[in-house]
Amino acid sequence: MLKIQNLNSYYGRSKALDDVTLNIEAGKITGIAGRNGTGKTTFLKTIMGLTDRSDGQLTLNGTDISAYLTHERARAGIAYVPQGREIIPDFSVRENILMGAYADPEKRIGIPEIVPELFPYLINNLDRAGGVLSGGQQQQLAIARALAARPKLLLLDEPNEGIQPSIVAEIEQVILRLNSEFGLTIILVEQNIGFLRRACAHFAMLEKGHVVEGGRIDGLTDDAVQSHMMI
Ligand SMILES: Nc1ncnc2c1ncn2[C@@H]1O[C@H](COP(=O)(O)OP(=O)(O)OP(=O)(O)O)[C@@H](O)[C@H]1O
Repeated sequence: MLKIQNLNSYYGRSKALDDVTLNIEAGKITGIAGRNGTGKTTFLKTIMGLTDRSDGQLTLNGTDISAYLTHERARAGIAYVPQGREIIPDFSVRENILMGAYADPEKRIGIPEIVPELFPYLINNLDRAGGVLSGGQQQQLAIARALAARPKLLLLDEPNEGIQPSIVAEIEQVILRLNSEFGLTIILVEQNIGFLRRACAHFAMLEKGHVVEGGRIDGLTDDAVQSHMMI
């Protein structure tokens, strides 16, 4: 679905992503792991066209999107749920969701059918301000906003970070359903190795912006986790 070839990304003069080549398979979840500051967020931002400068090739379902601007990548079917969620606090739940809909190439400015099914809380609280929601509810909202663009590929950056343990299982369930029931292809940045192993078909381990291990998830050994994730 997404072919990533020799991708580099820079902040000023420093290189944050170094020659990443990866094939993201359609209908599967690919996990991205690695220590803090190793380039996982930069990887997602570079796919979305949100970093200062990058080079290399991105091919989405046969179309070269390397030169596309962020909104063109969104229209091409890529949606991003950023770390920290970036909800607009003064906008209502409804308005936050509808913001995502502007990236739908068919301009369906509405709440997609999948949202009530996955997030009944949001549907029952459409007029509440986004800023008063709990961390877990805001994470639901960030995912709902991304879904309003009707994406084919969803980029999730540490969706369980800073969320109450009791809600983590719910968010994990949503991610699994998005993939298994709704067929979304997902790139998941995740530090929890247990969930990574349960959810993903493939993985890539980053170190200093470079892929140091990767492949099918059953090839993610305890040794690899020890060498590339433990401090
Ligand atoms: N806006 C920025 N300007 C300059 N350098 C940056 C910027 N954002 C990230 N970096 C640097 O790029 C490198 C990769 O950071 P990135 O946030 O992608 O890592 P990460 O693996 O997602 O980390 P974390 O697990 O802490 O979220 C780090 O050295 C970081 O300091």
